Amino acid sequence: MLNFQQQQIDEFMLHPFLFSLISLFSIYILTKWLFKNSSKKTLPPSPTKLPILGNLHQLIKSTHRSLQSLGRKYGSVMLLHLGSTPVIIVQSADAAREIMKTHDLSFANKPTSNTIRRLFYDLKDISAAPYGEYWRQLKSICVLQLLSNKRVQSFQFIREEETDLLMKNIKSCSYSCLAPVNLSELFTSLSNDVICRSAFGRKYSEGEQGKKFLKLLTELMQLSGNVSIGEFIPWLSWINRVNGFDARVDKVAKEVDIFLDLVIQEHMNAGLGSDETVKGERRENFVNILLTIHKDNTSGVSIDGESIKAIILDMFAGGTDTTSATLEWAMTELLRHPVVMNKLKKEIREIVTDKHDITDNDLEKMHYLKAVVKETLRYHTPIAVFGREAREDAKIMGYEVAAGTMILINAWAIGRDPASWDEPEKFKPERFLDSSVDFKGLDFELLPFGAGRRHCPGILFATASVELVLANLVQKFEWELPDGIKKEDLDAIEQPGVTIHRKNPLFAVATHCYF
Ligand code: HEM
Repeated sequence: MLNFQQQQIDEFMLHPFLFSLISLFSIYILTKWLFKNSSKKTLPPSPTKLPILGNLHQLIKSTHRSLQSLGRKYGSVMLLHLGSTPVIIVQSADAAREIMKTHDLSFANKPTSNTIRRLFYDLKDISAAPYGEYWRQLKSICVLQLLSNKRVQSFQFIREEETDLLMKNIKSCSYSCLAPVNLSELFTSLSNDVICRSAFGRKYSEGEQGKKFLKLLTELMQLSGNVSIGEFIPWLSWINRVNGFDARVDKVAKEVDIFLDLVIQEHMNAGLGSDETVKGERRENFVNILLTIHKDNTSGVSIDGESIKAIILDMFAGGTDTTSATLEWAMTELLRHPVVMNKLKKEIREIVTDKHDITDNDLEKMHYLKAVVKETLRYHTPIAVFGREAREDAKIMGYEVAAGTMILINAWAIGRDPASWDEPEKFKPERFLDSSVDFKGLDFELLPFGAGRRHCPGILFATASVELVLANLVQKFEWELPDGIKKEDLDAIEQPGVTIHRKNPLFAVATHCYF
C-alpha cells in the first residue's frame, strides 16, 4: 500500500508540466508571504483598545499620570488609539531626542483641532501654524523682536513694578492682619498684568473691558484644553453642537476678536504714544512692534491684521497660565519643604544684604534659586504633555511612524523617569547644583519648554518673572500655612488642563515682613 502511494507520488512529481506548475505556484505563495511580512509595519506596543473609544477611557482621570502608568507596562514609546485616531506616546529622553533632534524636521508640525482652528484665527498663530514659510516668519518675529534677550531686559521695569505691587498687596492683606492670602489668585493677576503691559503698554485688568478679556482668556484656555469627543470619533461630532460646546467656542472667539480689534485700533490712533516710557526712554509694546512690521514690510516679513491678533493671543495663552502655575507650585513645594525654604532664604538674604530692591544682577548670582525653579519645572511640569505631528513617514526607536500621525510627548513623565533621575519622586533642588542639565532644549531629560524648532520662545520672559517674584516673596516675608495646617497636610492635587494648576488655591500667611 505504502509502496503504491510512493510510486504514484514519484510518477506525479516526474510529470514535467505538473511539476513546473506546482513549483511556480509555491514560489508565488512564498514570495507573497515574504513580501507581506517584510512590508508589515513595525508599530510600537499598544494596549488593547475598545471598539469606538479605542484607549480614550484609559486617559479619563489625568492624562500625564495615566500615560505614565501605561508606559510602565508597554514601554517608553507606545501606540494608543484615541477614538479612531492613532497616537504615538513618547515618555523617555531617548525617544524625545529622536523626535525633537534627530528627526525634528519630520515632526515639526503641531496637531490641531477644529476648536483650536476656530479660537486661534484658523491657525494663524505661532503655536498652531503648520511648519512652513509663514510659521518661520512668525517664529523669527517672536524670537528676534518680541521675546529676545534685549526685549525681555527692556521690560524689567514692568516686572519690578508689578512685583513691588504684589509685595505691597501681601503686606496689607496678609501681614497686617495675619490673614491667609490666596497666592494662586495673586500669581494669576501678576502674570496677566506683566503680559498685558508688555503686549499693550498698559494694564487692562482694571477696566470693565479688560476684566472681561481676562475672563474670556480663561475660558479660551479651558476650551482649547477640552478633549472634545468629536475630534477623535468624527461621527459623534454632532454632540458638540447639541451640548453647546461649539456655540461657546464661537462666542469666545468672536468676543476675543472684538476686544483685540479695539486694542489694535487704539494703538493705531495713539501711535507710539501707547508705549510706556522709563526715564524718558520709550519701551515699545508688542502691538506697536507688530504694527510697525505690518506697515514697513521690512526684511521680507509680511503679516496682516489677523496675524497680529493671533500672535498677541499666543503671548497671553502661552505666557500667563504657565507662569502663574510655576509660581504656584514653587511656593507649594517651598511651604512643604522648610529646609529648602531656609536654604533659599539664606542665599537671597546673603546676596541682597542691604534693603535695595532685587535686581537682575542679584538674580544671576542666586544659584539655589535657579535650582529651585528648575526642580519645580521638572517636578510639576506646567505643560505636562505637548504634541507634534509627523510631516512625513519616519522611524523612531525602530518603530515606523506614518505621515500625519499625532505624537504626544509626556514631558512630566520624562522629568520623573528613574532612568534619567535619581529619586525622581522627591523635590530636591540640590540635584541641579552640580549639574549642567538645563531646560533650554538640549537636555532631553528636562523638557518643560520643549525642544527643537517648535521649542518655547518665552523661556527668558517666563524665568525672569518667576525668579524675581520668588526671590521677593522669600526675602520680604516669613511664610506659614493657615489655620495650623501642617506642611505634611498641604495637598498637591492637580487640576487637569492644558496647563496643570493646583486644584485648590494655595493659601498662606505672611507672618513677618522685612520692608
Ligand atoms: C513657565 C512658563 C512656560 C512654559 C512651561 C512653556 C512651555 C511651552 C511648551 C512645552 C511649548 C511647546 C514646545 C514644543 O513643542 O517643543 C511652548 C511653546 C510656545 N510658547 Fe511657551 N511656555 C512658557 C512661557 C511662555 C511665554 C512667557 C511665552 C510668551 C510670552 C510663550 C510662548 C510660546 C509660544 C509662542 C510657543 C509656540 C512655539 C512654536 O510653536 O514654535 N511661552 N511653551
